[in-house]
Amino acid sequence: MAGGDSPAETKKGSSKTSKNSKESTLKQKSPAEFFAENKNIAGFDNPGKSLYTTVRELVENALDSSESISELPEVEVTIEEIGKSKFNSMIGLIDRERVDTKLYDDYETDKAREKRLVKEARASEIQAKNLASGKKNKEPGVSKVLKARGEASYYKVTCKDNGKGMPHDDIPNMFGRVLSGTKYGLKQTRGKFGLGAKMALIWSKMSTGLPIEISSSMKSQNYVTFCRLDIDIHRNIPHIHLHEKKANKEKWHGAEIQVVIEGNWTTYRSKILHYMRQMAVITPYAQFLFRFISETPEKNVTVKFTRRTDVMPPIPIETKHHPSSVDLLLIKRLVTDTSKKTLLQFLQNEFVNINKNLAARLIGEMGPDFSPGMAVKSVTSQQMVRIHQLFRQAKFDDPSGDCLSPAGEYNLRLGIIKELHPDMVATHSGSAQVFEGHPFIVEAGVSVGGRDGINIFRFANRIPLLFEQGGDVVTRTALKRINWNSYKINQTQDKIGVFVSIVSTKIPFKGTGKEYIGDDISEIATAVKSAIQQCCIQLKSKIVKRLQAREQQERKRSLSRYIPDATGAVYEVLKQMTEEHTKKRKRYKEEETAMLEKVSKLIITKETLKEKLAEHVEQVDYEMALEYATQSGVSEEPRENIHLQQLNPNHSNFIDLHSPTFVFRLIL
Ligand SMILES: Nc1ncnc2c1ncn2[C@@H]1O[C@H](COP(=O)(O)OP(=O)(O)OP(=O)(O)O)[C@@H](O)[C@H]1O
Repeated sequence: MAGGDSPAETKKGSSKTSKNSKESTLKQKSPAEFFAENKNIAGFDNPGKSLYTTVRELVENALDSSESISELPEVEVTIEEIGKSKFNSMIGLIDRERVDTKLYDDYETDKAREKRLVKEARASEIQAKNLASGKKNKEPGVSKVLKARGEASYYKVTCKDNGKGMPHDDIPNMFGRVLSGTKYGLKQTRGKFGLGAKMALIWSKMSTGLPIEISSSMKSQNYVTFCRLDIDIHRNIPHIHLHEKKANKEKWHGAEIQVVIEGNWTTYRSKILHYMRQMAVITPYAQFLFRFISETPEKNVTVKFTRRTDVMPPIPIETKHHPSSVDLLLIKRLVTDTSKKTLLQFLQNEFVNINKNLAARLIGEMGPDFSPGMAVKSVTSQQMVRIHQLFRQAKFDDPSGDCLSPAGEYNLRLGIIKELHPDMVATHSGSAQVFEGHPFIVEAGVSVGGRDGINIFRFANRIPLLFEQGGDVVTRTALKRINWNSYKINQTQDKIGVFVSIVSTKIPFKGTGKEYIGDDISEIATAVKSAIQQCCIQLKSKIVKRLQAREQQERKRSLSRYIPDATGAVYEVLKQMTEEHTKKRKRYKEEETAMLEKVSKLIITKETLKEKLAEHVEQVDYEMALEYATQSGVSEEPRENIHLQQLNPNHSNFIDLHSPTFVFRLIL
């Protein structure tokens, strides 16, 4: 409560207490205000990071939306740099030249300017010399005039998708009310908090003062909604500038969101591009077009991540709560919201893994105050505590992972090959596990060869995680808990790629920024370790086979290397023996004599010996290779991954047969 007439102030009269009471005046904050003041917890730490987070929030919404209607996603992201003059004209501010130049932070005294110019001249002289003598220059000759403090860079971020679109009337609340969304249910989605898009708007309001613009149309709607709005931070309600319907001549469905924010492309360029690439890796069935439009056209960037497969993972299914995961508040809410009449029906229908029989047994166990037929709405708060206590102690089957939508080994393998071009790759999809009543699935891929060092790629509900690598369960497991040596992989010398994708109805992110999963949940840590190990086991057998093949090649090579020396030595001995034989100094056995005569008649020469020895090495090698091939089964032919576009995309009647390495579509 604000104002001077709070009870605390009126009761106590002394100036000291009145000061204290003023300090402790009760105030309320709206969620929008809270997140505006603590924007770092949602990933809006600074302009650069805010640009990155804005892009990812919009892209993730776009993918959630397309997938929700089983549409192969097509997402276009454009970041357009807006210079100060353009920005000023956008907001109707007239450009103004500096008058009192000394007032500015980047003001340079004449002396400082002179010093800088001398330094720059010297640097370019050195560069010219280096160039003439063929030496490499350290840095291109950019003069280091720093951007003045407070000089902002502005960007217009646009994200267009071919998704579900949004109902006309819901759009203002979806974008103008913090903590409102359609993804609060128990379902695997990229979005969860009902915050991301609003944070982009709050940031735009804080940095440019400009509203957000939304165009949207739902399937078979004959109009496109256009909405321009900002947010009333103090009341946490949308402030609508324009909300209208336009003709939908092109029968478009999807959404296009546009926001103008302060950002920093230079520092976050690589993070944004990495994010897009990794998103393309884990979502190979989507098509992404990313564009950066600079004020200087040479700096423009266009990257198209083409679709690699038409096969989408199954849509995640909304599920019910597992009895072991509910708290007292949730039980109260479920009791209030349920349409079921009796306690028995309530238990049986509002939770997973409680059938009629178990519901009856549970009610029996609750005590004489409870009965199967009692009205669920009559359950008292005290009785809810009893239900909660029993839920925590009773044994229930684990929730199944059927409601989840893992990326699939096929996609993971595709992603790894695309990203790292490794020599070998192994993938593993774990079975569903449970953490606090929520099912989760860990999938992993490990590759050897390709890009340098150990590269770790993390995904949660199919979102790439790029920050806070150090504390993440995947990084820590890969670096500390896998004994790579035991799988014949050298952690320091080999090029290792580790991909781990975790999906769940609830990803236990640290913070709201969706940046990493802590290392403190033993169920997840164990599942991650086991998935990586399973890949390593597969790799080990491949590596061992490859080592054997290499050893064999090595043996052939070293045997061949000694052929000239060996034949030289043998021939020398034979020559001496022949001399002794002709001079009759020594007697030889019959077969030896026959051979020595061949030497003297030049039937056996150094050359023929060499040929025979080479033939022998070849023969031994061939026999060993044959033996190896029979032992190891079919020989490994070099393979190439290709994506075959379907001939007629209009076939709606088909069955997809999945294998970890390919998908076969049977058109009916
Ligand atoms: N491109 C889009 N297409 C369809 N609906 C969208 C789109 N973008 C946002 N929405 C709707 O607006 C709601 C709010 O989006 P917002 O990004 O604020 O939160 P969220 O995605 O639910 O959760 P999170 O904060 O975890 O990202 C979404 O739940 C969704 O219903």
